[in-house]
Order: sequence, then structure tokens, then C-alpha cells
Amino acid sequence: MALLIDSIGELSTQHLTGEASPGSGEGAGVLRDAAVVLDGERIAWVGPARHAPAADERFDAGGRAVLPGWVDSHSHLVFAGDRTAEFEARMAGQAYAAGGIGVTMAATREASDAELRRLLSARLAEAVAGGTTYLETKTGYGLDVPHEVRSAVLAGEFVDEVTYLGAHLVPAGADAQEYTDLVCGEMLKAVLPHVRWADVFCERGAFSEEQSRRVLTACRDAGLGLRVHGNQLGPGPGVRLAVEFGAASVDHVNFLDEADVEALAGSWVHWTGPGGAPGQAGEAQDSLASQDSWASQDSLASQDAWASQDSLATAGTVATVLPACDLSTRAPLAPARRLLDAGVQVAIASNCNPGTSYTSSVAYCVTTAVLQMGLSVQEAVRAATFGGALALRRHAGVDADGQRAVGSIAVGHRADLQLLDAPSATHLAYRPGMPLTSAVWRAGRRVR
Ligand SMILES: N=CN[C@@H](CCC(=O)O)C(=O)O
Ligand SMILES: [Zn+2]
Repeated sequence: MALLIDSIGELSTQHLTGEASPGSGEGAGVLRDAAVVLDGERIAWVGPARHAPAADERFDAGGRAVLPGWVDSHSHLVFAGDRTAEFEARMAGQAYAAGGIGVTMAATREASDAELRRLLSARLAEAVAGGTTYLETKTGYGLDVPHEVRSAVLAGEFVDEVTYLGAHLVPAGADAQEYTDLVCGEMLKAVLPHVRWADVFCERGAFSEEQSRRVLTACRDAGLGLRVHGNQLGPGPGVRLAVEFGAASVDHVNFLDEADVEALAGSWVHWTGPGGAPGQAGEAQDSLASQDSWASQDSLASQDAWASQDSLATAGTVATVLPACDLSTRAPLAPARRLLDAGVQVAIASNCNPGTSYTSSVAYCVTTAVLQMGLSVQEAVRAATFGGALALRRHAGVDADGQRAVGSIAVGHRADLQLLDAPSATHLAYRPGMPLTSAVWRAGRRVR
């Protein structure tokens, strides 16, 4: 059953991006008067509305904006309880510290499977209503073998990507070295069948450089992809470790020195992603600048040549910024502008969790990135769609397991889209706080 979405006033494809023209809301990959055809779970056609093929059903976008669903590449949704008191204390001037994780660990361990499922389901529904169509979440509030396994299994019932975060906090009373051994040994072995990624909170008060290195080594050797919570509370080794280990992403990145930025930028110099040649990641490619070049499905399919395994193999470490967390912890905003200018690929994610960022609204994060971090609207939308996909290595091609690329609108990619009740994506920043997402398709199915 094919669905034609037409009369799209502005289509932000995030496919083959180029330089946005400041202030105009334009970016390469933005189409006016466009249409998209969804066929089953995939995007079958993209182009000017006047050339749209017939389909079984039609949805009239009424001149409004369509963009990829958000790819939220960093969240912690498997938890019970609430940390309002900690938040109030922070707003009264107290600093965030990793220890609060222990409060949520206790509440999560106490919750039944049924209660955690109910909470996960409600949180997923909130995220989808806000336009999220692809979601990663982490364990990390179990912190012993049975509870970490339970978190991973339950997460896998609800989200697209599950990350093992046994190395979130050394539980009170445990010996740090012994707990790290557990994370690298028995716990890893038990959780392994249920996760694709591993993460470590490399920070003062959580895991030291040496402990983080052990965790990353063990998880890499077990075949997991790597992610790092780094440089959140102060300068530290997180970013350097992430690059050294070839992590797909380092997240938070609030406190960076020049060497950190250079290390991240250096990880992208051989990327054969959008822009084509190594060293040109993110630069303009204007073969699609003329709308007529979008006219046929064939021309798009061939434009998709970059979406190859090369683009996966040569990708560097994405810097994932978490604007809602920065505001909620009154931290200095991560230097997203500086990172982009240095040639680093940036993602924006919600970091939804009860301690530092109790929101799954990626739109809010995009708004903040524009209004307070100095990104253009298209840069911020790209970071929250294509950037998230890149951070999860789901930005290109079709996997061996048949999973399609997400985070951009192109033929063959998964049909994950959102319709804004607005004529352009610019309204995400122009109308802060307004719930603009009015329809959502996930893998071709209308979910809102
Ligand atoms: N920083 C580490 N982990 C979470 C917060 C967890 C918590 O405080 O419960 C984060 O990404 O901000
Ligand atoms: Zn986190």
C-alpha cells in the first residue's frame, strides 16, 4: 500500500546536506512544493509535487513542513522514581553530582517488570508524540547483574537501540575496582545478547580514565559498539578516550580544550559521507540544488551512492550535545558551534533521564541549539536527525539484517517522517515551546 504525501510546503530531507544560507532557513536538501511516497516501511519516491506518481492513498500536507522524524541517540528511559527534590536543590544553587544516580537505582530495582513496562510505554508514547521515530536507550539504573539484564531486556521491547551502561556509577558500598571487574566480566557476558552498544560515564565521581579504559576495552573485545559520557562536569579524558577507541559518539562535551576539538575533528578527515571525498565531510554538494534534479526516483537512487558501507566504515566520533541537560543542570552549553566549525559531526539528543534532563522533547533541544548555541535551523535539524543516525551508525545503506538508513529522507531509507503544523522548520525556533509536530510516520506507519 503506497501513500503519497503531497503539497509539502518545505521538505527538509537532510539528505546530501550542504552549506545553509544564514538566516534564510535554506539548506541544500531542502525542497519546496514537494511530495514523498511511502511504500510499506520504505521511502519509494521524493521529488517536486508536480511530478509525483499516483499512489493508493494521499495525504495532503497543506503547504506545511515535513522533516525526518527525530533520531534520539541518547536517553535513559528504564527507570522508576522521581528526583524533583534534587532538581529543586539544584535550582537553589547546588551542583549536579553523579551520586543521584544511586537514588534512581534504588527505585528502579524496587519496581516490578510490569511497572517498568508501563513507564517505558508511556515515555515512548511521549517521545513519539514529539516527533521521535528512532530511539536509543541505556541500562545503568540496575547496577548489578540481574537488574542490568532486566533493564536491557525491557528496553529492547520498546526502543530501537539498547546500550549497556553498567559503568554508570559504582553503587554505594561497592569497591570501585571490583565493580569495574564485574562490569567487564560477568555483567557484560550476561547483558551481551541484549545490547548493541556499551557506554561509560567517564567523569570525576563516576569512572576514572583507567577504569573507563578497562570497560571500553572489554566491551569492544566483546563486539559492542562504543559510546562515552565525557567532559560533562569538567575537563577530562572522556573525549580523548572516545576518539582513541573509535567510539561512535561522545556525549555531553561541555568542557573541551583545543586538543579535544582537534581530536574529534581529526576522526572525520577520512569520512566518505555526504560531500563525497575524504576531508570534505559536510561541505556543499549542489548536484541536488536544482529542484528538477529531484524529479525522478532513478536520479535519487544514484545520488544515494554515498550511502555505502564506506560511509559507515570511515565515520569518526560524533559529538553529541544535550541542550536540555545543560539547561537543567545549569551547565555551560556545549560548544556545538565551535565543533561544527572545526569539522566535527554533531548530534543533538534529549538525554531523557530523571536526574539531569527529564524531557524527551528533541524539538525543545533543537530550539535551544538554535537560540542559544548558535546553530542555524537546518544545522540543528540535521544534528537531531542525520546526526543522531550517524551517532548510531544507522545513517547509510541497508544493513545485513535488512535495517534501513534513518535520519534522512531519501529513496530506500526507512519511512520515518514528521509533519509540522507550520510552513517551515524555522518555526521550531521562531515559536519556542509550541508543540508543532502534528503527524508522525514510523517505518511507514502513521503513529500520531
Ligand atoms: N551523566 C550521566 N548520566 C546521566 C544522568 C544520570 C542521572 O543523574 O540519573 C546523564 O547523561 O546526564
Ligand atoms: Zn546520559
